[in-house]
Amino acid sequence: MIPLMIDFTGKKVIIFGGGVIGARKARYFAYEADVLVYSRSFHPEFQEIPVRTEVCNLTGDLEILRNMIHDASLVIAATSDPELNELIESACAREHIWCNVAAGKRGDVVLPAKISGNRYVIAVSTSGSVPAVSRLVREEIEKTFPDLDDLILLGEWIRDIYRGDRAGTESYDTVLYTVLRDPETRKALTNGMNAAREYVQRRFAL
Ligand SMILES: C[C@@]1(CC(=O)O)C2=NC(=C\c3[nH]c(c(CCC(=O)O)c3CC(=O)O)Cc3[nH]c(c(CC(=O)O)c3CCC(=O)O)/C=C3\N/C(=C\2)[C@@H](CCC(=O)O)[C@]3(C)CC(=O)O)/[C@H]1CCC(=O)O
Ligand SMILES: NC(=O)c1ccc[n+]([C@@H]2O[C@H](COP(=O)([O-])OP(=O)(O)OC[C@H]3O[C@@H](n4cnc5c(N)ncnc54)[C@H](O)[C@@H]3O)[C@@H](O)[C@H]2O)c1
Repeated sequence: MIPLMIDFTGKKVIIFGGGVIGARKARYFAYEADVLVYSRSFHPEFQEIPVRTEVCNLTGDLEILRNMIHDASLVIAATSDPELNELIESACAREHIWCNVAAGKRGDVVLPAKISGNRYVIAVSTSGSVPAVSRLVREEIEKTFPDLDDLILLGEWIRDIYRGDRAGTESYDTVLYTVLRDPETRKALTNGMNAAREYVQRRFAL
């Protein structure tokens, strides 16, 4: 499997199944994509998730399914019926639409454990094998990098200095990589961005 970061703005995601899993998947996409959920019942959590919901009883008719999904960029089969999920997956294959299957034969998309900030997104997957391991790795990354947004901001600041005419004696690459790997930078960041900038300026005479 190959990871991709996709901009879902303006793209349609169709979810079949309104249970706990359907709700988790709906929340994953709700704040970027246009999400529509079909199900005969909906978990109470859906009241707090900004997605469209439509009550329907899916019969497993392939032609009806193909009509329902034709304008979607991604489909998620999250009903409690593995056979129905597999039919949804077949309809997607015929329409050339990416499909994630919550239970049943694996589709061609897996949702990763995700960490994101204003300036980054990190995704972890075991290619569907042991999601609990993905969660463990996510939690470890969160502990190791509580300051990623600030580190990125600091990197942007160093780049801007080198784009202007106020550069120190060391090269841009040397300064950037030394600063990012320096534990003192991270310590200074705990006292705020200004403290970190002062530390970098002092160390590299910028
Ligand atoms: C990452 C995360 C994202 C999300 O969904 O939000 C996610 N599962 C998470 C947690 C989690 N899920 C489960 C447990 C209980 C422990 C366990 O059983 O392992 C835990 C751990 C926990 O909750 O602590 C149960 C489980 N999950 C799947 C199955 C079916 C199977 O394995 O066949 C079963 C067994 C059901 C059963 O038989 O009862 C399947 C999938 N779960 C995936 C994603 C995809 C593969 C991801 C990968 O490649 O690693 C995939 C294939 C579906 C997909 O593509 O969406 C999210 C972590 C969020 C976080 O960061 O905390
Ligand atoms: N992918 C994962 O991360 C993961 C984790 C745990 C479990 N699962 C599996 O995912 C599946 C869904 O789990 P859940 O907890 O959300 O189940 P659930 O029973 O809470 O929800 C299933 C939903 O599908 C709907 N549904 C079922 N058949 C339908 C039909 N014919 N027409 C319309 N709607 C229909 C139900 O109304 C319900 O809203 C289960 O098979 C479960 O084992 C997946």
